Amino acid sequence: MILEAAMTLTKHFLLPGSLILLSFSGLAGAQVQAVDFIQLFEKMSGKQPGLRKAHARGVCAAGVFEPADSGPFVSAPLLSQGSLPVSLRFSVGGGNPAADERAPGTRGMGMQISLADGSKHTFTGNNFPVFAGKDPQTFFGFLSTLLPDEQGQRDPKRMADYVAMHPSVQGHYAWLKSAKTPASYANTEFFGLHTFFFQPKDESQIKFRWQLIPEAGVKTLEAEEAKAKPADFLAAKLAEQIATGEVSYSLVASLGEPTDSNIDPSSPWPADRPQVLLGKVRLNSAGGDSCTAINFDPNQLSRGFTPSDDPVLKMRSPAYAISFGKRLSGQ
Ligand code: HEM
Repeated sequence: MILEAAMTLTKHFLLPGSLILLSFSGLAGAQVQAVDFIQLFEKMSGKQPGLRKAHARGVCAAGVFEPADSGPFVSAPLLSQGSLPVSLRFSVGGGNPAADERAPGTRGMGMQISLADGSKHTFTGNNFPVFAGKDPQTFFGFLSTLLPDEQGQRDPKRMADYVAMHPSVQGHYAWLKSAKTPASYANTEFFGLHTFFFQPKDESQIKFRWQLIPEAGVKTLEAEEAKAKPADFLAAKLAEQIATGEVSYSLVASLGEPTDSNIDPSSPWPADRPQVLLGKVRLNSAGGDSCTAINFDPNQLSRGFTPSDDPVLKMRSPAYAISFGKRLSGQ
């Protein structure tokens, strides 16, 4: 099946007479494209007309961003216009709209802050601190190991073998093996993973990676506790926490050194990098469909901010655009 997927995908790139060596990544020698990811997601989870091709299960939320009033980012329009409205979507990784929320694994958060001039700043992160691969190719190969074989069987050894051969997936794989079920979106930490830049007025550029840290602390469930929950407990839990108490997060930037990678989201920065508070995010509602027509493209940034040349970050815009177009047109 993987070979078949690889053959299908290489058809896009194979010129007559050229030699392309297939490897376990399925695409060695050819650059993986955004459309290949969409096809892979649809292969993994089936076509899900009208839904996100990744992170299909999720819940909308809304709130307010209260910027911090000091620090090196303070001249940014994002931080100098007072409280701003925020639209969010929390999600479970993967393209299955009925994903079991009792299972450990990826949880996501898309957050779009609307500035007074109509511009938007989008933060879209996951609950793991290190990405599965240094570039789109490596990530694609990793995901491909999850496809069933010709007999419809999934073989966990395939993933383990791939990981052994691809060091840049090893940090993520270690996280995956030890991850527990998140107790609530209000108790989950989200990591931006990519490097971004901010240019303050008359000063040198700041290089940073962001994190959204829950004020109520990170909480996970033991397997027995998770088993006792309904398969779709996360939306109700979030709404309950918003109704009965405050749900808020700190949006924090870690400041990078020149030696910290600009382009590799699988390469974590040292834990002791200084952290600066950008602001607090307070939620005031959850549920409904206010986030359905939002594309949480992480490259949509407000004035003063720029994305890095991280090839994974670059791949996200076209992939999200294809998924967005498809789902809004009922495909
Ligand atoms: C090559 C790498 C990646 C590809 C191809 C990819 C692809 C996608 C696609 C197609 C969607 C659905 C978009 C939509 O329909 O609006 C999506 C959603 C999402 N992705 Fe990624 N992604 C990648 C990397 C990442 C990374 C590094 C993160 C975390 C830092 C991430 C976090 C999310 C989240 C949280 C959502 C859900 C957003 C929402 O609720 O609308 N993705 N991704």
